[in-house]
Amino acid sequence: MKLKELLHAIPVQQLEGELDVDVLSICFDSRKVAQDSLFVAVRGVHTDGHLYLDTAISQGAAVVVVEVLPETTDTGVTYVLVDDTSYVLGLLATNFYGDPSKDLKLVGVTGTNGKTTIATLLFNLFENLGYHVGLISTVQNKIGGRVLPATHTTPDPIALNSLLREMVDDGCDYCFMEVSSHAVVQQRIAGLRFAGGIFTNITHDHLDFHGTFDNYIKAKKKFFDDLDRFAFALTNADDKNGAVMLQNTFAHKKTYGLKNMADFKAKVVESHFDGMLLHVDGHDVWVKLVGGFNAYNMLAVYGAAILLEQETMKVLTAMSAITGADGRFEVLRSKDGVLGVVDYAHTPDAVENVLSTIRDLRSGQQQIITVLGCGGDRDKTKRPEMAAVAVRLSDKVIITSDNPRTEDPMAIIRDMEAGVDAKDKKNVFTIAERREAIRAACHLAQPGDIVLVAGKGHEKYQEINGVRHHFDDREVLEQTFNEQ
Ligand SMILES: CC(=O)N[C@H]1[C@@H](OP(=O)(O)OP(=O)(O)OC[C@H]2O[C@@H](n3ccc(=O)[nH]c3=O)[C@H](O)[C@@H]2O)O[C@H](CO)[C@@H](O)[C@@H]1O[C@H](C)C(=O)N[C@@H](C)C(=O)N[C@H](CCC(=O)O)C(=O)O
Ligand SMILES: Nc1ncnc2c1ncn2[C@@H]1O[C@H](COP(=O)(O)OP(=O)(O)OP(=O)(O)O)[C@@H](O)[C@H]1O
Ligand SMILES: N[C@H](CCC[C@H](N)C(=O)O)C(=O)O
Ligand SMILES: [Mg+2]
Repeated sequence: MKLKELLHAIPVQQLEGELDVDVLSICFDSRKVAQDSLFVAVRGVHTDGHLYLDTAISQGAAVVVVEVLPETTDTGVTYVLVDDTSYVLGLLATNFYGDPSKDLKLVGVTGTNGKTTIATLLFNLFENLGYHVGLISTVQNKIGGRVLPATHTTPDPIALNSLLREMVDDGCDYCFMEVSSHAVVQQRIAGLRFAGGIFTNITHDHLDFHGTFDNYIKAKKKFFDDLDRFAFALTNADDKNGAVMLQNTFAHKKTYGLKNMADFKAKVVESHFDGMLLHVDGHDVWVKLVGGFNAYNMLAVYGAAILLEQETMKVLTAMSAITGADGRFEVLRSKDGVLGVVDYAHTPDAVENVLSTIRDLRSGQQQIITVLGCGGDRDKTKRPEMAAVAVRLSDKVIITSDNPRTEDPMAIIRDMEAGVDAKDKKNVFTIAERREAIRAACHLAQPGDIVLVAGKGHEKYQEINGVRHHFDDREVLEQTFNEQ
């Protein structure tokens, strides 16, 4: 592609060098630069892409996009000076891939919890309605039936636009994607055209990255601020910050809720371990998901489908048929009647929701035994809170490791233990080895008891010091149940 075409609608401050240049690829990592690449220097958390200009040029970059021009420039290279390279990277990626988001209906889901669930349910619902659909999520990306591995909740702008291009070329009518707060702040979605945005909720997470809760709110809100007047913005009327999200949006505002007044209303009529009966907009509908929080997710899905002009009865029928994402409230049963639940709860709010759901569903005084760890290199302040809520709502808790990443597992465990009151310590055990922790929970359980294994859900690995070792909570639980 010619550089001139690539720079269409890009706010360029200054250009030094040739404009009539062919660009064969774009990248923001000097290690991936090839002959005739365009390299965008981005400032990151650990380092600054501007430090790698020489490497990029020596590897063949024909164009470099920068926020600061170097003191000496190379004559064979074109320098493009811009204000914000992260933002411009998003625009360049949409131009390079032919602006794919304008050729399908793209709906983004943001919020602390529920993004994967809602995006996956919408993907399944629209496939059920007969459309060709794309999905971009934490668990996996999909183009119809084709599964592509996911590395992030929201990919970088190049991966994202390349994926959207493939979806358009494959004939997708819709794409449902997760929009993480990291993605908003890092401008991974700059330049995309959304047909709609959905807000789930906002509670404690990622304060390591955003610094304050206020900044975290602002990051989520920016997604809605940037929607255009043709899009819809669907928010949770029962969330304290639901209205704030839509304060400055140009989009068409709509709400959903179980408690407060809303455009889309629902009520949970009956709850069981294998599903619940919902009353949605005047109709009864049986869904295969469990828990009040999933009633919100289902209602958001219903609202979005109606805003995307689908027929009510067809939507309700499809809602009964679909399942959610892997590793979310997955129920397993042992031969002697112990119930295992694997769930991706990795925030205090999610742990509280899952445990409250289990407490509401148990028929008698069965014990609830929770196995829980917290991720390393992530928000440290959520650790004691997650432990405290697990202890408050369980009969016994086994504190263990999640993905320690580069941290010492015992240091993470100590942060969690700080949230446990002295009076509760007798019901709290520490077993750092996750496999052993799950096995111990199963051995402590009597027939009828419930073992909740929280935090890793669908993940098939445990990340320790940069290495991902095979680990699957469901597999370990199943193996242990089979041995008993
Ligand atoms: C904290 C965070 O979001 N980090 C992301 C960020 O990396 P970074 O800021 O550390 O980048 P950096 O290492 O400082 O490098 C700065 C720049 O220099 C460039 N560079 C660097 C070295 C070199 O030799 N040459 C070079 O050009 C890099 O390519 C980069 O452009 O930019 C990278 C490229 O896009 C991401 O892969 C990386 O995600 C890391 C792996 C990550 O773990 N991110 C998590 C926290 C994340 O994004 N999570 C969210 C939400 C999770 C959820 O709740 O669902 C997600 O959307 O997945
Ligand atoms: N609407 C909701 N409100 C509160 N908690 C929820 C909701 N939906 C799901 N959860 C809980 O949060 C966990 C994660 O759900 P899900 O994967 O859908 O969220 P996510 O927003 O995609 O998370 P991530 O930020 O990791 O991508 C679930 O396993 C469940 O425990
Ligand atoms: N997307 C979330 C997932 C957390 C999952 C948990 N297992 C952990 O590793 O902390 C994050 O990167 O913060
Ligand atoms: Mg997710």
